[in-house]
Amino acid sequence: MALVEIRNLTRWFKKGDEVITPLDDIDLDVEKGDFISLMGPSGTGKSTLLNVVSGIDQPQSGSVRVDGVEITKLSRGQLADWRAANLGYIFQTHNLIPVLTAHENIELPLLLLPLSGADRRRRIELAMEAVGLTDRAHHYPRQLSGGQEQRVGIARAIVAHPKVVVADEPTGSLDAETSQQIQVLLQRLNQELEITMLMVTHDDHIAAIASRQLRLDRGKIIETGNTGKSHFPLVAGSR
Ligand SMILES: Nc1ncnc2c1ncn2[C@@H]1O[C@H](COP(=O)(O)OP(=O)(O)OP(=O)(O)O)[C@@H](O)[C@H]1O
Repeated sequence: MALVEIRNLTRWFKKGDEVITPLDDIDLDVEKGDFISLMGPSGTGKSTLLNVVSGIDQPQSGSVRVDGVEITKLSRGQLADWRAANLGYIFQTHNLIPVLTAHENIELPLLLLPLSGADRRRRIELAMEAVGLTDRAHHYPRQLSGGQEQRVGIARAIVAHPKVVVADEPTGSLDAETSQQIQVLLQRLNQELEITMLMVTHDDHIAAIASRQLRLDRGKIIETGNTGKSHFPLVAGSR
């Protein structure tokens, strides 16, 4: 059984008199440890797919099963609990809370889980180490560079040890060099920590680091590449 099993998924929206169907009877299996990139023209439904997989949005029909749990059947409250324990979300503009330090921002998802203070601290330290930011724990977002802020956003997404991490254009607002560093980080998290990732991007270069490349167009998913493992060369000293 795949970690994520999407079957006959359909999501449509009404726009005035018109009905648009960004996801039209889609099937997709995501295996544990996959790093998937999802590309496609603007407005085709990539974010919609991430939102449905995250349980933020509900499809009209079809099913999304994550590690055996049929999330489309969960109530709002059950979904909130499920999301806190199982799903990490990396945003394009990291969405950090300005009045909280890096450490406190990363802690947020853990406050929804039954963990002791000591367990929380341990997990935050591990996540900060994984993204290479241990020396910035007590800095506020305004004291961090764009790349460091995104690292905090990534640490927050992985801190609860989720089964799946979804990323919506994680390098979309970064310059080329910082974007490259974040690409290396995402690939390392996938390869070394076996974090399963589903990432939307408009950038061919970042799409190429994924182990599977998908394209969404006119409601359908097409697999355009599958190397079996992510293959971006890890650059020494780039962590
Ligand atoms: N809540 C909503 N209500 C109505 N229409 C919506 C809603 N959410 C998305 N849509 C429409 O569904 C289509 C797909 O949107 P979505 O944001 O998923 O596309 P996308 O591929 O992520 O686009 P982009 O690459 O520009 O971010 C668009 O036409 C959008 O306007």
